[in-house]
Amino acid sequence: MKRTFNDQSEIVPENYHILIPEATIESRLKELGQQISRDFRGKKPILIGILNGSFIFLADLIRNLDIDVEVDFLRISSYGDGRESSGHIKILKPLSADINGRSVIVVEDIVDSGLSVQFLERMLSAFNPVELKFVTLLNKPSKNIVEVHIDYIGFEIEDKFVVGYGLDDAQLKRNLRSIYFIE
Ligand SMILES: O=P(O)(O)OC[C@H]1O[C@H](OP(=O)(O)OP(=O)(O)O)[C@H](O)[C@@H]1O
Ligand SMILES: Nc1nc2[nH]cnc2c(=O)[nH]1
Repeated sequence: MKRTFNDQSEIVPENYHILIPEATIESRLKELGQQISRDFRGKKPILIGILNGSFIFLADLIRNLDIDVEVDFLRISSYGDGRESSGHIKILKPLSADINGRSVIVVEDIVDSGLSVQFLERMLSAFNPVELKFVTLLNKPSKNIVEVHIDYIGFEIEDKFVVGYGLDDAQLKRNLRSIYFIE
């Protein structure tokens, strides 16, 4: 275990390396919050957090919005405990809200192959939202194997497996405050 150099100085395994410190995430979220507030003012959008990975990002993002929003969650899984998408996406918890005629913002923690976003786009469009936008904290453009359009991106990152701030290492480490890559 080693102690990293960031504001909170958290203890992480030796093979974890800092990629995005907590303070950088915080200031990017302020910018995203302003942009989304401006684009959705008066529309009362429903933000749909994709579990599990997005729960911390969603919680921090909505506190950077100064507009009325609803929140719902959908749980899908394609990775299990591994580091490559299985390509088989399962719905583990369906949507509760009725999104027919609503402005919808899907909140992802990371876009990797793009298969999850492609699946969500097709699945949610069938419920006839008036608009369907996607926000992701992280995107790995070099790993995208399908073409996806993401409306708001926090950070573009290289092809590295990342953990922390909601993202897991075999279901653990989601509680780290910064984002690390594993080597
Ligand atoms: O672009 P893709 O290759 O589809 O990968 C992105 C998806 O992978 C992760 O979910 P995961 O299945 O690991 O579940 P989790 O959110 O519970 O960790 C992440 O939260 C995205 O939903
Ligand atoms: N934790 C984690 N989950 C992912 N799902 C797709 N890519 C990643 C990644 O880099 N880290």
